[in-house]
Amino acid sequence: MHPSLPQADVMRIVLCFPVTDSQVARIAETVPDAEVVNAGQSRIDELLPTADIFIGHAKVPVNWDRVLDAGRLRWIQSSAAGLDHCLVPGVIENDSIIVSSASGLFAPQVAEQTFALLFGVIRRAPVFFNARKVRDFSRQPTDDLRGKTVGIVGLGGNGRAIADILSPWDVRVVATDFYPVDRPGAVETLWPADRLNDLLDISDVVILAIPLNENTDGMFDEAVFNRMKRGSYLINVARGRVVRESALVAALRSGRLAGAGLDVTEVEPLPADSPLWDDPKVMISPHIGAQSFRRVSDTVDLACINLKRFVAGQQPYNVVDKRLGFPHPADVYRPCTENPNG
Ligand SMILES: NC(=O)c1ccc[n+]([C@@H]2O[C@H](COP(=O)([O-])OP(=O)(O)OC[C@H]3O[C@@H](n4cnc5c(N)ncnc54)[C@H](O)[C@@H]3O)[C@@H](O)[C@H]2O)c1
Ligand SMILES: O=C(O)[C@H](O)CO
Repeated sequence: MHPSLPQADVMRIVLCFPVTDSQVARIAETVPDAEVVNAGQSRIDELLPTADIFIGHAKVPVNWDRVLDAGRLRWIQSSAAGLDHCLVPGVIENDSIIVSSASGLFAPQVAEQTFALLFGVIRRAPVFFNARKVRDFSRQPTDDLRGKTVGIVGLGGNGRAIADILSPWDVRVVATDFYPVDRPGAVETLWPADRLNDLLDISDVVILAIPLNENTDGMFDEAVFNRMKRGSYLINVARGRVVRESALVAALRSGRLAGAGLDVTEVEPLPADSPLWDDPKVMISPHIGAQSFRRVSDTVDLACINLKRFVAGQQPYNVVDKRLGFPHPADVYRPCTENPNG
């Protein structure tokens, strides 16, 4: 038995996201009979095998074999929407472990970041901001968002928030989704995932808001870029590996793409020698789509709501199909329908 393992009848919740002491206390009050340990990144590898419930996102390597051998873990509540950090084969195959995501929890922030990148590349911010350094005041024409067709690939929490924020801008919005149900008013056409080509054929801007999984890894490759409209734009706020970066660089060089806004890259941080850094058609942010001063408290709200459900024998919100890595729309947490303090 692992030396830190407590009495088997005490439920142990191990946290690994940047919570304050008062937020830890709030989680502990939600489940008074449980023991709550804030491992942080420095102790997560050591303490994860002792957890019944893990809440967070380990950014350091975790020995998942040791966690699975300990046989204790029952539930992972990810503090990220993307589950590539914890959906390792052993977790996927283990029927005793459920995994729930933070799907959509950061959607308002991701939508705002999408907008920053979208307007940045369309209005040529990299060129003009660089002009500041070289004291160049020359005026050059820019592109316009107005009148364009925007295709959103993945209409989950983030995709929907992006569609909403786009709606006043005189654009036509189309989308694909794995579950093409419940089309929001801001979206003119919602196709199933296998109709991606229909979206590519008409979109002046393509926005990626899909999870990284075995179906989407490298999905935007040379063939897909060649299918996109000449002079279109790509915005990626999903995961870097959804895009083959060498194909993206080629598409920018050939003029197939007029620009790209990237919050995520194949390797993070983006290596210093990447040609993307110096391309004036590209705007890069360091994976901060979900970052805001509200992120941790919103995550604690979801964790507390889900802990109550779990101890009451109900399924937590956002439980995913572990092979797909995202929840069914019917299982998604909608903050407006739950009182976080209730
Ligand atoms: N840039 C950031 O900081 C940031 C923040 C949050 C999430 N993300 C990434 O964005 C992804 C989406 O986040 P979310 O909160 O909207 O998650 P979500 O689970 O609410 O939505 C994902 C949607 O993608 C759809 N989908 C899956 N495969 C698809 C495919 N092949 N084609 C079309 N649609 C497909 C699903 O049906 C689902 O509706 C996450 O998995 C994560 O990797 C990035
Ligand atoms: O998936 C997410 O929630 C963001 O990318 C932050 O990890």
